[in-house]
Formats: sequence, structure tokens, C-alpha cells
Amino acid sequence: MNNRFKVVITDLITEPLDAERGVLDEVADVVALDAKCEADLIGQIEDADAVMVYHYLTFSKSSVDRLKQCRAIVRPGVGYDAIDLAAARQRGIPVCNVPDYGTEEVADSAVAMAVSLARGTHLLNSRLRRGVGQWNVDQATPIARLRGRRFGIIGCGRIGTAAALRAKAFGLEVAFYDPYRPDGLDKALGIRRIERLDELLATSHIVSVHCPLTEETRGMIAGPQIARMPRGSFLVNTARGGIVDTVAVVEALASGRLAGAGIDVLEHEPPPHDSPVLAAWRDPNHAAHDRLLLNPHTAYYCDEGCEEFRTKGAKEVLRALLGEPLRNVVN
Ligand SMILES: NC(=O)C1=CN([C@@H]2O[C@H](COP(=O)(O)OP(=O)(O)OC[C@H]3O[C@@H](n4cnc5c(N)ncnc54)[C@H](O)[C@@H]3O)[C@@H](O)[C@H]2O)C=CC1
Ligand SMILES: O=C(O)C(=O)CO
Repeated sequence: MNNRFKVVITDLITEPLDAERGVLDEVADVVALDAKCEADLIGQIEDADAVMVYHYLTFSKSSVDRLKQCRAIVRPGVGYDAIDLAAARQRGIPVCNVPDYGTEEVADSAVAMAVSLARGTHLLNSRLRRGVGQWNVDQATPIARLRGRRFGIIGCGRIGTAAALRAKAFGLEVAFYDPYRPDGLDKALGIRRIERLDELLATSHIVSVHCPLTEETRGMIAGPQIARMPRGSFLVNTARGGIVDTVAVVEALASGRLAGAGIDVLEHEPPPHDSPVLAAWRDPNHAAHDRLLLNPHTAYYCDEGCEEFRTKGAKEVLRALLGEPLRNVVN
């Protein structure tokens, strides 16, 4: 009889599983499914003692209900919006995340996008490659001075705070909207708290989104909110696609309301081939084409960070298997 536990990694991570096996090898067999959708999990997770779910997969009630003996669903990452927390709670299965990895990298990526867009780096490179415009100053390209302009943060938690510190180093005036942060954060960081989202949007030259995807934040930045932003401003989203309506972003880029947008996350990942966002981004004749900086959900990515979330995720799994107290239960 096999007394070893079975741990299933549902998506994203594939062989070799050195980080996970390094932690779990003594007690568990680790299997990576590389699932592309929930249907790929059928017949694979029923006997799992723990599952590790990455950000490509929705883990809905139907997957939760498939688990017959699972001690924990571990999300080796920060955002756990794709997992049905209520269904897991109902089944008595704890869901845990890894909140403390990659903070600096996501902040670096967000601010890098913002700076590249505002300084025209991305746009000039693209135009130069296509032979559009002239060598040296291109009047058609908006190139903004950063110093003194407002960098508005939506959600000033770990990543938002790290982005604030970086933006300050560029001489930007930093403000944030986050109704859940206690008083005093503004003074501690030397940044401005703004009580209303509308006001943050209307007064920021660059807006960077860093809140989680929740019932409250889904669709939070759509056409009407973008219309509040000053003409020629910039929007960066490295949080979750569902927070920002990217079709509205493309329209605002085309109309000139937004001068640029940096998008690391989309509502559906990978995006379908007929996605209007991809179409605009690919088409050199589309007005939004080179004002849209698109990354494939890689704001967190670096070798060291990957090692960190994989090892920390595996350690949480180990605690669940051994019946030890868990570090980060979110349901
Ligand atoms: N693109 C990527 O590679 C990555 C994206 N993320 C995303 O970044 C998000 C933020 O991560 P952290 O800063 O580490 O989380 P955090 O939990 O430290 O901070 C989130 C902040 O958002 C605030 N918030 C919640 N609801 C809000 C609302 N309605 N309006 C304004 N603020 C609100 C919270 O009060 C909190 O201060 C994650 O939830 C995840 O979705 C995280 C890691 C990697
Ligand atoms: O950690 C996260 O939330 C990410 O988006 C990367 O998986």
C-alpha cells in the first residue's frame, strides 16, 4: 500500500519540479498536469491530498467538488480571485496564497511601463522601427516631464506601496485611493490619500492599478471612469484583467483620452485570437496600436521570484499534509 500523499500542480508549472520536490519529496508524489482548462482536471485531482493552482486556471465549485480528500488548495501567488473560496469553505478545505513574493518585481514592471509610456520610449522605438516620423524630435509623440506630475495608485498594499516609493524617486507626486488602509499611511510614506476614486482619476497624470480582483473591484475602471481622467493621461494595470475594461481602454487610446496604456493582465488569459485588444495592438493602422504596451502576465516574473513562490507554496502544502498550522488561509 502506498502511504505517500499525492500533490497535484494544476497549471503553468511543468517538469522538472525541483522546487516542489525539494520540499515535498519525503512525504509526497508531485504531479504537474499543465491543464489549459478545468475539463483537463477531470479524473486527475479526485484523489489529490493537496492541489497547487496557478493563475491560468479558474478553479470553480465543480473542481472543488471533485476533490475527495484534499487538505488544502494552495495558490502559489498573490491573487486568488480564480478560486471559488466559498465552495472550498463549504467543503472545509482551506485555500492559502503566497502573499510575500514578487512585490518589487510587479512594482518595477508597473513603474517601468508608466515611465516608458510617459517618456515616449516605447512609442518612439516602435515608430522608428516602422520608419514613421523623423530622426530626433517627433511632434506627434507626447513626451511628458515626470517631475511634479501625479502618479495615482488604486490599492496601496504591498505592491502599491512599492510602486509609490519608486514613483517618488522619479519626482512624481504620489497619491492613492484605498478605502481599506488605516490612517497614517500617507504620512508614513509622504504621499497623499484621496478619499474618492473619481477624484484620484480626475487629478492623476498616470494611474496604476494595484488592488485585488473582488466583487467590488470587478469592472471598476470602465468607460465612464476613464472619461474622468485628464486628456492625454496614462493607465497601467498589473493587477487583474477583470478590474479594467480593456475594450474601453482601446477606445480611449484611439480617441486620445489616454495617451498610453500598459497592460500586463487581461480578463481572459491567454486572450482569444479575435480579442479586440489584440486586434488593435497588432494593427499598425489602428490609432491605439503603438500606444498600448502589452505584456503576457509577467509583471511578477524573474528566476529568483519563481523559486520563491514555488518553494513557499510547497512549504504551505507540506504544513497542510502534516496537519501543522497554515500561514496564509484566505477563506
Ligand atoms: N501581474 C502580476 O504578475 C501580479 C499581479 N498581482 C496582483 O496584484 C494585486 C495586489 O497585490 P498586493 O499589493 O500584494 O496585495 P495587497 O493585499 O498587499 O494590497 C492590495 C490593496 O488593495 C486594496 N483594496 C482592496 N479593495 C480595494 C478597492 N475596492 N479599492 C481600492 N483599493 C482596494 C487593499 O486594501 C490593499 O491595501 C493582487 O491581488 C494580484 O491580483 C500580484 C502579483 C503578481
Ligand atoms: O501572484 C500573482 O497574483 C500573479 O498574478 C502571478 O501568478
